[in-house]
Amino acid sequence: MPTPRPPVLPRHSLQLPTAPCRGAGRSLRFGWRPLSRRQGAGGLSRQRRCIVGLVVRSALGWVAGWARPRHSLRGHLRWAGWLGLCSLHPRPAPGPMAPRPLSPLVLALGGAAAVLGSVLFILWKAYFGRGSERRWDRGEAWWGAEPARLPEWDEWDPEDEEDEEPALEELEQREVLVLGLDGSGKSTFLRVLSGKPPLEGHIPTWGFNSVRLPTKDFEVDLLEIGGSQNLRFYWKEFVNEVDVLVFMVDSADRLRLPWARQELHKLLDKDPDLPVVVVANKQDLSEAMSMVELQQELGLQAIDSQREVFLVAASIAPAGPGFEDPGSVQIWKLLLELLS
Ligand SMILES: Nc1nc2c(ncn2[C@@H]2O[C@H](COP(=O)(O)OP(=O)(O)OP(=O)(O)O)[C@@H](O)[C@H]2O)c(=O)[nH]1
Ligand SMILES: [Mg+2]
Repeated sequence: MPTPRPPVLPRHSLQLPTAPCRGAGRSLRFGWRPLSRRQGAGGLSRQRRCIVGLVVRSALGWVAGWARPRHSLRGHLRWAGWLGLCSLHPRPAPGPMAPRPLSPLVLALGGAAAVLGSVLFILWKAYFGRGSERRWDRGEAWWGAEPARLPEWDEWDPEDEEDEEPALEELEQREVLVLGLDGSGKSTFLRVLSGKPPLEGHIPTWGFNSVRLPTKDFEVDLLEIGGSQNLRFYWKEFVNEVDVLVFMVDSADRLRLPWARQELHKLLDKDPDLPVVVVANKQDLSEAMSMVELQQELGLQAIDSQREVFLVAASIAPAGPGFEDPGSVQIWKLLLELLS
């Protein structure tokens, strides 16, 4: 009679461990009755008891992480890992049975339990940690949040506190808006007023440019907004916020004078009371228009007589010599008069 051959297991099927693992002999209690009794006479299989033991111990390890005064994610993982591994540690089987290697499923489940616990911990922290007082020691930072740093003893100098200067009396502010087509000389005007030499060539202002000049009684803020077409849209937004408008014109730019006139009148319509100083710049150039011509071309005579309007000839940055007073001093004096 032929001896019966043991059944051939498929390659990926799991083989139940024959060696009891730690805790397998005891019944696990959940609540009020032992699992072994719930499962009938046979109770849980050994492998399942291993897995349940692993999960339960990992969870207990996780909870044990809270016992530390400064519990952190790493501490939780360490405790969960250690206690979980205790479940996996193979025990020598009593009698002739040899210890068997751990099933990959058990290892995979153990890892999954640790990862799941970590994810839950992270979510918990993200949800409850926001806005509320942290439960852990404030000295331990959470994911790169810088802990508050107190000065070292040797960094502290009591004289530092006495050296603080008393706040200067605040001067009143006056606002001057400097507008005009691109290339008319606005930035050059601001540079000359602040004592800097004019730049070589035209460097367009892509946005704003400002200087603050102190006087005896107040401080004057001069704000230039670039004159390129896309920035002219913003000019009107500032007209009502200032004390004086300086409108710079390139006296030699005949072709674009109608554009300058149009923009100037749009601004005048926006604020009927604003004092205006029109600067006819670049008078040093041979093709520069005369003051009479500019007054007509810019339509200045048609402006409401109630408003203060000034037309001043200037050569803020003359190309050649022969301009001792390029006009910037005269404009500044006029501004101070209007602002006083
Ligand atoms: N000949 C001459 N050139 C001047 C005078 N004033 C300014 N310029 C030149 O005009 C050019 C343009 O000057 P900017 O001050 O940059 O012009 P802007 O009005 O600020 O121009 P945006 O910032 O583009 O609106 C520069 O090359 C200046 O050197 C002047 O009185 N005479
Ligand atoms: Mg400019």
